[in-house]
Amino acid sequence: MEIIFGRNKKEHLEPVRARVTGKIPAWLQGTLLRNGPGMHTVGETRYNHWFDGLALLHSFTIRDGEVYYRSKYLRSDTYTANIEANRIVVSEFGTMAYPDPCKNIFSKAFSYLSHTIPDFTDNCLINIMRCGEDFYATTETNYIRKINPQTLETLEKVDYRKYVAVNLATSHPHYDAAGNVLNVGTSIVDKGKTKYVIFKIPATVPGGRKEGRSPLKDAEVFCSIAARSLLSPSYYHSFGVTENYVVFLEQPFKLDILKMATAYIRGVSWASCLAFHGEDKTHIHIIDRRTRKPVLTKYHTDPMVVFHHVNAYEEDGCLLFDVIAYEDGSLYQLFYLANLNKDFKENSRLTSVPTLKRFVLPLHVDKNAEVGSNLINLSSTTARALKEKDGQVYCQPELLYEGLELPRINYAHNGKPYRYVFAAGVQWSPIPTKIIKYDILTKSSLKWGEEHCWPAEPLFVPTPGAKDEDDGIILSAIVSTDPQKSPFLLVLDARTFTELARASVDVEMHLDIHGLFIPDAGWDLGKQAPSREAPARDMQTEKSPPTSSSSNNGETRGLCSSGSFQE
Ligand SMILES: CC1=C(/C=C/C(C)=C/C=C/C(C)=C/C=O)C(C)(C)CCC1
Ligand SMILES: [Fe+2]
Repeated sequence: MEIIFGRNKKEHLEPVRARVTGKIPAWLQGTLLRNGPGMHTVGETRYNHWFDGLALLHSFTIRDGEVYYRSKYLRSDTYTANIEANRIVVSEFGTMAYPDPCKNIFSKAFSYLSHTIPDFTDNCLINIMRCGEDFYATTETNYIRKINPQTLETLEKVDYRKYVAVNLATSHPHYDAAGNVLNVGTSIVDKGKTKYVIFKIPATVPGGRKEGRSPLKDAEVFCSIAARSLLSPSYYHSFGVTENYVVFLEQPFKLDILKMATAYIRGVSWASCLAFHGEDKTHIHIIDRRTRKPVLTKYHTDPMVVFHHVNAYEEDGCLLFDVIAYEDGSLYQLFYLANLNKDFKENSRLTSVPTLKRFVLPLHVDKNAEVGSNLINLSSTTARALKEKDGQVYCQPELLYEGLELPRINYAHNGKPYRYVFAAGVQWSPIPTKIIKYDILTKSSLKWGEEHCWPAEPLFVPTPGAKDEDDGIILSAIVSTDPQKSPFLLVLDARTFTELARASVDVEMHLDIHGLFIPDAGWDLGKQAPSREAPARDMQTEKSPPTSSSSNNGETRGLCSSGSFQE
């Protein structure tokens, strides 16, 4: 796995034409834009964890049956500071960085103190978010970076905290039909409270958006939920929506805020401040989108860890939601580069298999229902919800499918009844070896896989005017561990899972995490990024000059005076 996880990947700023075999449907015109870690060492220093790697954006532009590939490192402040210093100077999820080797005991103490109020990284490596006409690279901190989806150029750094009081936010927002964004973030010990904040970013504003005005300026808090504990809020990676409700899981996988505040001084990473509490329940919060208030019924289930919600919808007075669930929080442990690069087969064995589970919640609990009775009466599922003594509801999920992650759906069905889950198939390791189509109705599945091939998250693109949910294609970027085989963009018929085409690119491609498809806007492929950005360089040996937006004087972030982390 050294090829995939060990080496830093080069940028390809000029479009590289791919070798297409098979036939890409004529209607498929647009750009698949994806994000993921591409650089794992800077100078002599190396990151510990795969989620630490510097964000490398890449895109596949599909035009008239041809595919053009490009890639570019996100010029985050983090990237620039690291490249300038020729070593890692900004802390990431699994790596705590020490920017200025402290000269004496006083400056040492000062440096430690300033880190008790951490300012997180803007290395936005997880996903791409669309806000109206704007695109942002995202991670889970308070920073997002605007990008040019065509040239992959990095634009403004946006601090969520300027607009909504959140220190963390998911990289999996939801979109309504008008393109408005709904997301969840955590506000940590702000005015004596820790809350989960659901916020909305409108795609458009009355009178139109003024040039250069951030859509975030019009962000509003939709609802907030008090965390059960001030100093140990839940960690979460996504959430669910139906037409009328938001589903938020307060799971026993928690961030320890005191540990975070002392992490720098103790020389440990943010990752070490995350822990699974198997003795706790998972609390299921349901927010009514019409009243913007949590529903009064208290729902809970057994301890579990969920990273990805698949979909949710309402049926016959019930709320159904599907998630990929784990029995514990061990998943992130498997992504330490030491595990991935050495004895991969032994070190990255899943101890808890990611399982597609369906939960069904009664939206109205009959006061007269007997304690212990099952409140779910849907013929389509075996999921149960049991009434408890105190009026609470204990939910027992239906187990649908074992061994899948990175789920995607036909997004036209988001929040609505749906039938198909497209996902990456994982067997013994968290790195996918297959692409799966799971049919919830027939409980059957279709698979695509090839020797030495490691697929990325499969993305569904509907055929224009499609009526059937699976009328469309699946796109996935495939990397290979066979040096003879180039990476390729795979195009599958989403109905039959037969290969329609593959577009091989002679580059060393990184394994990415998430992304989106932008239907064609008729971009000029030859257009280059404005020259204020640094040209492509060999990342190992050369330094790039800073971008205009990155004047942090070699000082690091990790030290900010904003008070929302303070107690
Ligand atoms: C830097 C940082 C964080 C980063 C988390 C990351 C980078 C998570 C990535 C998750 C992925 C890629 C999941 C895929 O399913 C935290 C813990 C939120 C909080 C502290 C600062
Ligand atoms: Fe994710």
